[in-house]
Amino acid sequence: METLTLFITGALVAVGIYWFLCVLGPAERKGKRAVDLSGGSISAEKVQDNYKQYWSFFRRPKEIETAEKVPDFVDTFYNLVTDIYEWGWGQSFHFSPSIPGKSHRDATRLHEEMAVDLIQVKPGQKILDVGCGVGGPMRAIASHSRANVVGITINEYQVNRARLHNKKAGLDALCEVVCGNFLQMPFDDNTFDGAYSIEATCHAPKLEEVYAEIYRVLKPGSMYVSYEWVTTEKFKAEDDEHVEVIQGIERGDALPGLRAYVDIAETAEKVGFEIVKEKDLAAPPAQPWWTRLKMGRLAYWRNHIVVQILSAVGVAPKGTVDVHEMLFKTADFLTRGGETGIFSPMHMILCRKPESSSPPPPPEESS
Ligand SMILES: C=C(CC[C@@H](C)[C@H]1CC[C@H]2C3=CC[C@H]4[C@H](C)[C@@H](O)CC[C@]4(C)[C@H]3CC[C@]12C)C(C)C
Ligand SMILES: C[S@@+](CC[C@H](N)C(=O)[O-])C[C@H]1O[C@@H](n2cnc3c(N)ncnc32)[C@H](O)[C@@H]1O
Repeated sequence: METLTLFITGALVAVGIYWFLCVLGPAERKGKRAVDLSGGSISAEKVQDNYKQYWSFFRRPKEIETAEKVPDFVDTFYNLVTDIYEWGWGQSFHFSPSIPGKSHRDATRLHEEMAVDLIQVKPGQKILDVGCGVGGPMRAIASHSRANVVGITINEYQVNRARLHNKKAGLDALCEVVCGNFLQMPFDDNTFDGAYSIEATCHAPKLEEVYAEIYRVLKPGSMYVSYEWVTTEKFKAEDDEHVEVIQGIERGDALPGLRAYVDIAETAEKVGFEIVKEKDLAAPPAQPWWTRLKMGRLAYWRNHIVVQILSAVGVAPKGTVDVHEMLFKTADFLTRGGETGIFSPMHMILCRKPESSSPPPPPEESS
């Protein structure tokens, strides 16, 4: 009898541990499991060191002197966070306004479909996803528009994840993924019938450089839409709390300094675009985009325990705990940014490359 009790208890504990580690948590059904958390392309024993280097590089984001090193550190950042993002958020690495009565998944998809509707592309045309992550938006956009989507990301681990997801979704004929720097893209001039970027160009040290590259690869007459991370008109540089929140967002999200909302259209015009529309999609009557972050707090604690256990038993790389802690704190800064209204992750700008376009002026030394 005692042996039977012991056996049943053991079996229940094993099932409980399996459920805690493998079933609970993935943001998407059949999503990333906790036991598969890795450091992306970084080998397990180097994750902690890479995290320390990253954290020290982004100590004072606005004052980064070696801007040319930013893409490498952004690449490191995505090696460190990609699995955690997929596990705890899903395959779309961005925010969207909440929609009453709709799931996060549906709200995310609608926000993505709006981008491709805005650039008015036709089935079969070729469009560019600038900073495509693991391709959540790309797949939604390809299914919705039947356009051919080419995504570019600096992170090779994301390229492999995106290609795998595209194949699994049966969308690999419509979706292609390229590893490269969006500041120097491996595409000819006038290649694409449209382009979009979702919460990605904020990683560029100079917005002018990435906008000029997008302008170059677009065909004349075609459109580009971007959802930009910005500080809003409510941000006051002399308010210490505002500065603390914005610096927290920058450091925990690999941003070489957030831009003010007024800089976006000005930069797009400077590289030659005509501005068709500009709107902060986070502004009322839109519902808060940060409620999903707030609601997740209990899950973050549970995730933190899972990460600590997996790291202690050697399943997850050692530095995963530090990375998870950084994200935990970043979620709080983002929520405060949303609640105070000083920050928006979805300042939308819709632009057109003129039909008869003279080449844009060469980028200036500073921007
Ligand atoms: C556009 C960018 C990324 C935006 C968001 C997708 C991510 C920003 C902060 C991330 C997260 C914070 C807390 C994590 C939590 C502690 C963990 O348990 C599960 C994952 C998180 C929820 C994670 C998910 C992605 C974010 C919301 C930037 C980088 C330009
Ligand atoms: C927050 S993620 C958003 C991904 C995707 N747009 C989405 O919404 O799921 C930012 C993306 O920009 C990419 N990125 C950042 N800097 C880049 C650069 N210099 N060149 C190419 N991609 C870059 C990252 O690798 C990542 O894929």
